[in-house]
Amino acid sequence: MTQTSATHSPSATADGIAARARALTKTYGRGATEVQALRGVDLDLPAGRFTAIMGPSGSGKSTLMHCLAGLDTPTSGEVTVGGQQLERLDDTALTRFRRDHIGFVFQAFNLLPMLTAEQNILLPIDLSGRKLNASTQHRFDDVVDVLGIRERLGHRPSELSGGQQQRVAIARALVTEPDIVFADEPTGNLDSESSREVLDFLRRSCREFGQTVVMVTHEIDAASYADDVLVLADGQIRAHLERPTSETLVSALQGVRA
Ligand SMILES: Nc1ncnc2c1ncn2[C@@H]1O[C@H](COP(=O)(O)OP(=O)(O)OP(=O)(O)O)[C@@H](O)[C@H]1O
Repeated sequence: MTQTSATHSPSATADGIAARARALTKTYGRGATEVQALRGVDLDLPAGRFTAIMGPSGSGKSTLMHCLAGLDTPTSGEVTVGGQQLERLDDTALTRFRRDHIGFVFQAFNLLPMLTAEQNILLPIDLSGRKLNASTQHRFDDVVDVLGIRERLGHRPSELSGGQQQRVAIARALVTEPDIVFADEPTGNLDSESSREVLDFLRRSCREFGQTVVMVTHEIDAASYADDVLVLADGQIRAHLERPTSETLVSALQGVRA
C-alpha cells in the first residue's frame, strides 16, 4: 500500500505504518468442523489513512479486524500496532495497550446510558487514570467541534438521535489520540443522511487529525469514502483499491465472487 504524507499523525511510527500483519492465520475448531478464517494475510496500514475492509459474508473481515485490534488471538503470524508486536503482550498488558492505543466504534454505538455525552467521551481518559490536562482538554474541544456535538454534551444517549450517538462514540474513540481506530459496520444502524455524516467525520478525522481509521463494511457507498479498500475472500486479501469509486468496488466484489 502507498505511504502516507501524514507523518504528523499520532499513529505514525518511524516507517509511517500504523498497523502491520504478517502471515496471519486464524483457524476455528478442529477436524470436521475446522474453519480457516484467515489464510496468510500480509498488510501494512499506513498512518493517517482511512481504510475499508470489504468482502462476502464469511470472508474473514471481522476475524481480521479482531486480530488487528488485539481482541482475538491469531493461530499464527504477527500483528504490530503503533510499533508494538501484540503477541509479546500478556493479557493484562494487552488490555492496557488496547485501552491506551486503540479506539473502537461499533454498529450498536455502545454508549453507557446513565452517562451524559461528555462523560461518555471522557470515559477512556477516566479509565486510564489520566487527568484532564490542557492537552487532553484541547483534544476534547477539537474533536467535539469537528463532530458538531457541543450543544449535546449534557444529554444522555437516549436523548440523542442515532447519528448523534454515533458521533459521540466517534468522539470517544478519538479523544485519547489512539494509534488506530477500528470501526465495525459504523453505519449499520443509521439512515442514509446520518450515515453520510458519520462517514464524512471518519474521513475528516484522518484529514484533520492524521488519525488512522480501519472500517469493516458491507456497503459500497460507505467504502467509497475510504482512501483504500481491501477486498477479502476466503480469508485472503484478493484486491487493494486506492481512491475507490462505486464502479471499481462493484467490479472488485464481482471479481472475488466469480
Ligand atoms: N468463533 C467462531 N467459531 C467458529 N467459526 C467461526 C467463529 N468466528 C467466525 N467463524 C467462521 O470464520 C469465517 C470468517 O468469519 P468472519 O466473521 O470473520 O467473516 P465476515 O467476513 O466478517 O462475515 P460477515 O460479513 O457475515 O460478518 C466464517 O466461516 C465463520 O463462520
